[in-house]
Amino acid sequence: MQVNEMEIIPVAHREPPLRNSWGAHSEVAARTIVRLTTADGEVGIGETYGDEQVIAGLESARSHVEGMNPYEYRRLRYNVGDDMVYGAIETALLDLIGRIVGEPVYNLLGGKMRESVDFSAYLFYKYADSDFESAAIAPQEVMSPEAMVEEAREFVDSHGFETLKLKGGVLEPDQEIATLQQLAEEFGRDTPMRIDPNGAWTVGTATRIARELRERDLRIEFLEDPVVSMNAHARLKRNIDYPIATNMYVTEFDHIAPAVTTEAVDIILSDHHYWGGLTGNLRLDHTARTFDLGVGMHSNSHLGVSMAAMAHIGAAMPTVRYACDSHYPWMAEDVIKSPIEFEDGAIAPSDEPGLGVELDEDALQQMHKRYQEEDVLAYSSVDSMAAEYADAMADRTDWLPNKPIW
Ligand SMILES: O=C([O-])C(=O)C[C@H](O)[C@@H](O)C(=O)[O-]
Repeated sequence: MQVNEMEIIPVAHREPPLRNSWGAHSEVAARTIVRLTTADGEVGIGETYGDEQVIAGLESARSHVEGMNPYEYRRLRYNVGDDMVYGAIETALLDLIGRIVGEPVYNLLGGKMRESVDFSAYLFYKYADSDFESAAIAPQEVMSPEAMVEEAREFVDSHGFETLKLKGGVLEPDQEIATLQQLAEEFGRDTPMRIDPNGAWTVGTATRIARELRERDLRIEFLEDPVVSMNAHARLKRNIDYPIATNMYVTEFDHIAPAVTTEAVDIILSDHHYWGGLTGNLRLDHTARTFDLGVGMHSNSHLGVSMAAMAHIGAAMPTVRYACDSHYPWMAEDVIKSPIEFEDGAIAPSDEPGLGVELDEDALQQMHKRYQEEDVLAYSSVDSMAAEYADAMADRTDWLPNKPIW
């Protein structure tokens, strides 16, 4: 058994202008689909980021992949140094092996620890979609607490989410506290919530916010990346009693030792795209348990192949204690034949062999063509941010050049 061909297929997908502390997502963004084919015509697929470096990394891994025995992926891990490149190929290899042996990927990872994986409603402030008609959800502008409550209502009613994640670092911190307050009033004070300003607050601001949230008695599960570095999180943790989660400062195994010794974080947000694939995530889960750290799951804009992989690994990791993140509800188009549905805010991994999803060849080719024809950003643009804050930045010398620090 050997892999004969590795196809690297960059695709451009449309997405809404979601806001974060750097700017707004560009309305066309890139992902990469990896398709492996064996001499017998068996196929395995994976999905990853669409950055040029990832594509170049995949290209340079080609000589290790074409001709390899798909079962020997551990050796590949050492031949391909980059975790993100390896992760995409490993996902495709596990899909391939699953199809060959007739087992779902979760069984190749040691079996399910849970029948389905809970996801949170991933709420973004956003600009109005220019493609209002075909938007998947909430096409209108959402730049106030009231508008956010409407967006959250649409999310919860259409997908059944029970946990709310608010992407913060966009409005003034007091406005974001007001948003959490209004969400709690709308959905009940017991609704688990998190806020993630992607490091846009100072330790002082984050301390004040944490105290205020406590006084308001909101059910905040954790603060996610509230401040700007590992050390800043360690300082913040001396002031507050909320757990801190991160997907920004602990993103590889080498970061775990400093995170533990400085006591900077409580929860690592895993991601099979950059923690060395699905098996890398199992290693992360084990390591986190060793240090009594919690595990959740981070997301970035992604399509259905990644959604399927997230459901398999989310079901197989013993330690996942928190509802996982996914941008999938925001995506108005996909490369797979039958888009995956959330049921009561959760996704059960497919019991079909492999990941259990099939590429829609027409959609794939159309999105690939768009990638070739349009000037596609890998993921998000900071332009709108710089313009929006230009005046304020002139007065605030403590702001980063393209990002506010409140
Ligand atoms: O928590 C997260 O999902 C992230 O920090 C990564 C994403 O890139 C998020 O910031 C986004 O999509 O704007």
